[in-house]
Amino acid sequence: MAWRAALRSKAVIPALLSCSSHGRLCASPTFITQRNNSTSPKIKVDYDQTTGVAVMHMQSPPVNSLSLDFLTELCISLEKLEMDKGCRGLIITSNQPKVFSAGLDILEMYGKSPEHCGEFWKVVQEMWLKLYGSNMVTIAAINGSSPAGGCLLSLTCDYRIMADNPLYSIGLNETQLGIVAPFWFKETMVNTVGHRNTEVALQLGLLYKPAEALKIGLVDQLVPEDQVFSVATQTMTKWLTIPEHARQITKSMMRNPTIDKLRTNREADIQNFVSFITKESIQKSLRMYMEMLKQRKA
Ligand SMILES: CCCCCCCCC/C=C/C(=O)SCCNC(=O)CCNC(=O)[C@H](O)C(C)(C)COP(=O)(O)OP(=O)(O)OC[C@H]1O[C@@H](n2cnc3c(N)ncnc32)[C@H](O)[C@@H]1OP(=O)(O)O
Repeated sequence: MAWRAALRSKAVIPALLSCSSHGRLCASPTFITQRNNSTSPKIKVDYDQTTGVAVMHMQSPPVNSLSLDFLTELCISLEKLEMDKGCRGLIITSNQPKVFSAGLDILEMYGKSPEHCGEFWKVVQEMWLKLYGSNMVTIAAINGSSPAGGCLLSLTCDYRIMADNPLYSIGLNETQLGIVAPFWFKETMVNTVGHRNTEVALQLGLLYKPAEALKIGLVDQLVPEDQVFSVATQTMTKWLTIPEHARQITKSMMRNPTIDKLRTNREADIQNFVSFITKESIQKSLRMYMEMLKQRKA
């Protein structure tokens, strides 16, 4: 709860950012493990000051679903890293077996009040705005399945490396839940794989096996599972050789038109989400989907 309050209150963020757990403020060690607090270790950030590369490990069992608390923690971690001029690269990966992220936490959207849904959506937007617009080089080390919001999370990164394991899948499967990927999910996908691939993928709610995902450009590289992280690190080293300012301006030029659309329509987008998700028919679809997940398990 404290994290939610912290994120809502802009006045609190600078105070959090100056806390001594942040790598930049620690004088001697070059390798720092940053936890946001002892009660909510959903994200662990290892920041190596010598390389300027941070690794964000998602560690929220069982499937790294993107809950309000998880996303709030993620946003605060990102804010801290972004403020640190020495931190130039970020690798995002999962500590959970077989899953990168199961996407938005369905329980945050089912049976909840409009106020809760609005609060949740605001932090989903915030995560996307921060990551898609990040000045850092961002690499997704996708070491498991990554449906819906998990796919979006990886799409916000500059480069995606996925484990070559046919048991895993990735994609924006929202329509399979009876819900609709909002325009900024859609545009992030279009910006990555093009209009036609997105049109088919989103209407059918396709989840792609790694080889198919590589074929349409949804991921950039497949590697054996045990090499995902080492290849991500090597790739980061290459990206960091490019002159910083030129790369950042280029990134902004590519992404700002999409970012600006959400920035200027944030409130309307929240209202749109709340009125959509609280509809009885949509709630019914979510319930049926959750039941399906449980039956599949049984
Ligand atoms: C107009 C426009 C307006 C706006 C319109 C609205 C826009 C909304 C956009 C929505 C974006 C989303 O991301 S919606 C979320 C979409 N996500 C998904 O479809 C993923 C569903 N999950 C899976 O496929 C699988 O769980 C998978 C991730 C592959 C892992 O499989 P496993 O076999 O390892 O694990 P499971 O046994 O299935 O799951 C373990 C437990 O986690 C739960 N679980 C799994 N995914 C979960 C999730 N996303 N949220 C909550 N709980 C989840 C399961 O129910 C189980 O609970 P127990 O049985 O209790 O243990």
